[in-house]
Amino acid sequence: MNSLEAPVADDALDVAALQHSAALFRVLGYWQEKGWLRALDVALAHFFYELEPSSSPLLLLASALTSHQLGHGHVCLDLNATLTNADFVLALPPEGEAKAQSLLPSQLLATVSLNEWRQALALPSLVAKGSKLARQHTATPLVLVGQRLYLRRYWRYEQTVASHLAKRLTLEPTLPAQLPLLLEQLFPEPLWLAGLRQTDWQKLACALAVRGNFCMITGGPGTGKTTTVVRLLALLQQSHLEQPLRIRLSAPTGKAAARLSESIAAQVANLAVSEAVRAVIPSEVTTLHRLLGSVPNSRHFRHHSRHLLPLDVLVVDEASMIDLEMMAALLSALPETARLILLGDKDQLASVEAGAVLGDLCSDATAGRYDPALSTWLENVSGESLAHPDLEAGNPQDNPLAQRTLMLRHSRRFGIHSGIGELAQAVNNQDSASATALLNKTPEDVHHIVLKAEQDKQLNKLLLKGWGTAQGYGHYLTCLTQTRPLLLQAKTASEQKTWQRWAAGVLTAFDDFRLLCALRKGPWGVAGLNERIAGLLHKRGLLESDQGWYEGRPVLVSQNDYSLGLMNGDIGIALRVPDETGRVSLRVAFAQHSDEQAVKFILPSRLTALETVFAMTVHKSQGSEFAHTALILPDSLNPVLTKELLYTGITRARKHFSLIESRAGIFTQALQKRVGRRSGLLEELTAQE
Ligand SMILES: Nc1ncnc2c1ncn2[C@@H]1O[C@H](COP(=O)(O)OP(=O)(O)OP(=O)(O)O)[C@@H](O)[C@H]1O
Repeated sequence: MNSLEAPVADDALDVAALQHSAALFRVLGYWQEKGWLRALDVALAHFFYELEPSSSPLLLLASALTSHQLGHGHVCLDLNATLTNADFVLALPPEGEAKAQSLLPSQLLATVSLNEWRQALALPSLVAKGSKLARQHTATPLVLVGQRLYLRRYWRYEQTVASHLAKRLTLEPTLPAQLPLLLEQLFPEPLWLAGLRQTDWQKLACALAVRGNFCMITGGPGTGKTTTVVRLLALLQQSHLEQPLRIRLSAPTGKAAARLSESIAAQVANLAVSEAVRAVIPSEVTTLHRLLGSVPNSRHFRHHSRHLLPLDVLVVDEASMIDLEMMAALLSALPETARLILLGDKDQLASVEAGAVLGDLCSDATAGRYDPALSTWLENVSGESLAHPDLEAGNPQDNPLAQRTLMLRHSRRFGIHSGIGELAQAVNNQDSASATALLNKTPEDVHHIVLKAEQDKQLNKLLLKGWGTAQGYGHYLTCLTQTRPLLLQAKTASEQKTWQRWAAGVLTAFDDFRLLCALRKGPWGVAGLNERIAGLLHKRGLLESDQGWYEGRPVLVSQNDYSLGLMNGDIGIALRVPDETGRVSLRVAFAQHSDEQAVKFILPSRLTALETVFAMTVHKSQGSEFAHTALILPDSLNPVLTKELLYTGITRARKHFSLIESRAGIFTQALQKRVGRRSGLLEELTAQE
């Protein structure tokens, strides 16, 4: 009798689940019914059971949980961490669910030891133990490395990233002649801030970046990542004017690509170099998917290890949004000799997909951990001092990536008196005393409200009108009506241009304010707040309806659509526009990434995957900025509420930030929590050496 047929007591939702597979599947089924596990997670355990009926319930449980963890961004299941604090590590019960009625993972695993779990995984047909065996026996669907259990595909991605990076760390390109002189030309003035001579980290970053064909430049908003990379590209091209380097610029999303493109073009125009150098610095930025050449309806790309990208230098901005699978694809498609420069803010939330690659790779960035010989070289070549209280000495054996990482430490966007800058820093340091003191001081650019009830009028007021010069959603709708062209048709090119300019203006005005939330569900999640905002604007006569399609409805594209030229994350607004014959209909206006003024109009019926986007999650807002950003926090703690989420939300604000607490104290509670993404990338990287 196999264990699926074993007798099971009716109340089998208990620890007996680890004795019989049938009982375990009842627990998994129950968790799936409650929305704790995805159908996919449970199906995987069933699949393994079919493949190998002798699989122990602990193995089947581990496989379902590994898949569940992937859905939460973890590359692997960390057995030890799961045994220590199962409900926290697995984020169960999930978002918004108060008290659990059913068996918790922690209760199920209460009596299991690490040794027992590892032994249960000793089934060579399903699990390869250790990377070496996994490379020899390529048929096992699971790989156990130490206490980390992987689905083979993700183990392979991690191996790919680790081995490519390890190789890159050993290659040292020849340095340009006269490096100190070139640096001097690009950074002619010593850096003075607030009356003090400060270390110019940008100059140091340029010096560090030319030393190898892999480098990471991390820094908060406005610390000069783009400025630095433009100067670095100028420096590299200056020594290759005979045969200019083939440089490509890229970013994970269309929005981030458009922002970088704009910012690079402005920086290149102001660069103090010859016209010849300026001419060979591109400003066109493509998304990573486009760069690699997505093959529709597949995970594959046209460029890969046997069809490498034709380039010498690749710059990738907003690298914190790159997940492990994309990083593996990117590194595989990159010629070994090409330089890879990653720019990003290591403190931001990682991508929704599995892996927190930049965060993992930049784990030494704050402390520097440079080899003393490298520190001396950097100081000599740049004339800048590396004396800083946060910096500690390191060495290439223990801190290989640190030798290729530089953190920019002065924000130009948020000056020393910026409340937004100070709040972001306090949150990043998990310093709740400073954050609270700052909120109590009510700085000019930060607004803080604590709601008294769900229907608190303060919130409606903020959503409609903003505060001071900070806008609310009334602003773009006013712009929509007040600037609408008086034309009745769009026949001639010039008439079409007029409608496009109007739509571009409305889209820009919409970016002046955005409400960000932590959650998707519940009254404080995206769905509930979108309904509330649409209802509010409709009631005030600013929208003609709050249901279905109506003029002014902002929408977020949630899937790439190559036929329409739309990318996941693109935002459009439904507008009433005439066609060539003068017939007026609702069309959704999207900004063309290539041109600020150009807008494309798409019929709503052609759009398939989309959602209304007055409010959006902090995750989806990555790579975007809004003049006024408001962040609303739910009334109870939940695993997504972390300091990384707060930091990412706050740093989306360009000029004004509003913090809305639906319960007093939730902000400081969230600030104490951190994202802990499970991966073995750093361990694998050191193991490669
Ligand atoms: N060395 C510098 N000298 C003068 N201005 C600078 C310098 N570095 C940065 N800035 C200015 O500070 C602002 C922010 O710089 P930049 O866009 O390079 O930062 P970033 O880190 O790429 O920003 P973001 O976080 O928005 O991507 C820009 O207006 C830029 O011109």
